[in-house]
Amino acid sequence: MLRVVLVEPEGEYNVGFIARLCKNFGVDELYIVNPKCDLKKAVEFSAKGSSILLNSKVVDKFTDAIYDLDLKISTSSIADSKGDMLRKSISPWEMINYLDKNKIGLIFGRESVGLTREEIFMTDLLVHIPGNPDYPVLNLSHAVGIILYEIWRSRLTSKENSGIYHGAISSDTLKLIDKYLLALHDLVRKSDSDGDMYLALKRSIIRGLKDEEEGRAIVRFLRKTYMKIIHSNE
Ligand SMILES: C[S@@+](CC[C@H](N)C(=O)[O-])C[C@H]1O[C@@H](n2cnc3c(N)ncnc32)[C@H](O)[C@@H]1O
Repeated sequence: MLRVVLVEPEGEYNVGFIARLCKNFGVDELYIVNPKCDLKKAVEFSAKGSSILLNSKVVDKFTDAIYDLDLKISTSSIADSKGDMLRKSISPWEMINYLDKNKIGLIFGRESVGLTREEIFMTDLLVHIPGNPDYPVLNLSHAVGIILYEIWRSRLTSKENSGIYHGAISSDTLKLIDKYLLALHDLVRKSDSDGDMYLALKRSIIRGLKDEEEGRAIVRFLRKTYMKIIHSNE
């Protein structure tokens, strides 16, 4: 299941074009967080994507659009700034290696200011479409189009031929990994105020997991480590 999440979109034309793209590339769900434009007017720009727009889910809060996802992918034109863990990104063609989860969300930011750091922190991976370093900022709907095309293209070729093969990993396992990483991070938070260690570890695990068996072994390891620390502090 593929969901596109638009966070506080400002332009009717962009929302309409994106609904059309969702139809072009077989997106299952469109979620819109606190829209800043008129969605009825956006229908004018959506062509055959109008049904997707009319069935889109409008929510007030960012968390309402992402809480049930197994993999949350944020996007930004600002990436890989030196010393900024949050902004370490992967390319759209690297992203396709991690799409073996059940519920995947692609999250796009406001035309004016993109996604906040807090919003990116709540996601699992950050994707950046490389462009002219002097001006890599794409129009929102163009960025959506490039990422959806990359996913569509990867689905046309068999998984075995498209790079690393990752066996399916259950959403329960991914959620447990995140739960214990967050719990461990809470124990050391003072020395890691930006959450760099949590982000680096979470993203490395998600990028590297081969299959469910590996995922469960990591859950066991994180849980045992967490329990041991908790009991040793009693
Ligand atoms: C006009 S941009 C906002 C610019 C903002 N400075 C930012 O954080 O990217 C609107 C949205 O389009 C997407 N976008 C634009 N250029 C992108 C790029 N080069 N790579 C990935 N996403 C991009 C992102 O979702 C971004 O939040």
